[in-house]
Amino acid sequence: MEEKPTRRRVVLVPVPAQGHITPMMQLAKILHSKGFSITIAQTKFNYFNPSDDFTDFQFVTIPESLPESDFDDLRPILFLLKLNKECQMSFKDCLGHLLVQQGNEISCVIYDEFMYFAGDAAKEFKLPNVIFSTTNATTFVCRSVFEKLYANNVLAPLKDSKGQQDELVPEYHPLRYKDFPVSCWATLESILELYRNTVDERAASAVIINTASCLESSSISWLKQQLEIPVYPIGPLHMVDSTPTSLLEENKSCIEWLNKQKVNSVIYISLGSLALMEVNEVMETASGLDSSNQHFLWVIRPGSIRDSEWIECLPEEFLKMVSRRGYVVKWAPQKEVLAHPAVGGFWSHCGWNSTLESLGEGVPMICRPFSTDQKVNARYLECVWKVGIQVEGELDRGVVERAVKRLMVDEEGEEMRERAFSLKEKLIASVRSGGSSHKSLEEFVHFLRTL
Ligand SMILES: O=c1ccn([C@@H]2O[C@H](COP(=O)(O)OP(=O)(O)O[C@H]3O[C@H](CO)[C@@H](O)[C@H](O)[C@H]3O)[C@@H](O)[C@H]2O)c(=O)[nH]1
Repeated sequence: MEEKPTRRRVVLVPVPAQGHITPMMQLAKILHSKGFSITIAQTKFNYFNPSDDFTDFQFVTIPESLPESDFDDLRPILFLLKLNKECQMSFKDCLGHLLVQQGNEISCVIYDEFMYFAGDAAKEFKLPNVIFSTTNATTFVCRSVFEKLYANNVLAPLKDSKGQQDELVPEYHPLRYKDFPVSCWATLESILELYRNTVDERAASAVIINTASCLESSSISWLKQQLEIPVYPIGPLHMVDSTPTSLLEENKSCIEWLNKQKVNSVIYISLGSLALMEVNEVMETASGLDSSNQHFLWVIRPGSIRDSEWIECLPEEFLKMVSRRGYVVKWAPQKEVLAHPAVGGFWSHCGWNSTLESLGEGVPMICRPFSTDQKVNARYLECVWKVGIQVEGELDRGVVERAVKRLMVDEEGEEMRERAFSLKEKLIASVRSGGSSHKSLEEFVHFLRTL
């Protein structure tokens, strides 16, 4: 089909959370570099204030009247259900105005899989719409089969507090029931409602996923066969575009601290932008790190310890333990940290961006997932890619110390570092000219130009 002239406009709608905004802005920058004009439509929640890197972009605000506190109070699943209902009408108005303003220049709406109200609005205006998945393909598969498994009572063990949780889900090897992407913050029924809406891909024009076929080829093949629309695995996007997209200020002093440490001697600890810890878990982690005798760089995000602004709720002993071999910051330049030669391991909640950023630098991980896709990622890190150690059950100092030593001191950790290095090479190859993600991205851009 003939390609239309470039500089057509694409409207992108991210979920208002760091882990979703980052890959969406990376995608936007890449599409801009390929000749598209960009409009970003966002709500007031976690508003992305554009730096000079985004001067060519148009930013519009989707009107809604949810209380500011909803984001923290409802937690992700219920918040997203509510946000989608709230924006259903207002985004239609917003898109209608954009169409009048931009004439027929808008070629398509690309929306985060969890902002499905944007897909509905695009359909109403007969605009092509593309789902962007910021999680991995295997989680996408789980969401796609969730309703069927739920209806057939296959997911019943998920309601079980212990019982069959450790058993493998039939046909979803290596996932166990407890690895399925559910959340302790919402009922199975609410999760089902969200997933039903996110995977209504029959009406979408295409799906793009921030993943690479060297990581999960069978899940990608399954999606390509089942969805009956084009599926483009185009990641890891952070290896294609490196424009800063942080909502919080990065404390760069930790790089100077890392500069003074030996190669592969530091474990980096960060739980992303949403996970919460209890005070006792923080104390057990600090104590385990201290007795492991390893150096560590620890991101404690403001508000990430329950009922506390930052670390003021912790006993004095905490500072004593971290001051010996550790360095604590509120927010780090994570990609720079992971690329630093001193960093030999990453203790992570296994958000998909953190997972990709760690694999992209060849850094093996200690996996402590909290919810949804993080559990799938952790399982893959440990059992499929074999570059991670999953820490399960209650967190106590002994468990922390053992996991840190296994990764940072033992031969097992060294072997993981070697495997992680070879995955890094494969990921670099996949985004280079001729690589699978590079080809997928070229195909997707061609697809956009023909719309
Ligand atoms: O000190 C820090 C800590 C984190 N980050 C960045 O913040 C992002 C965090 O993203 P991610 O690791 O994916 O975690 P979450 O913020 O928890 O991301 C949400 O979104 C992801 C993508 O959909 C999902 O995989 C997660 O489960 C979900 O919680 C990454 O790019 C990090 O580089 C920093 O820049 N500095």
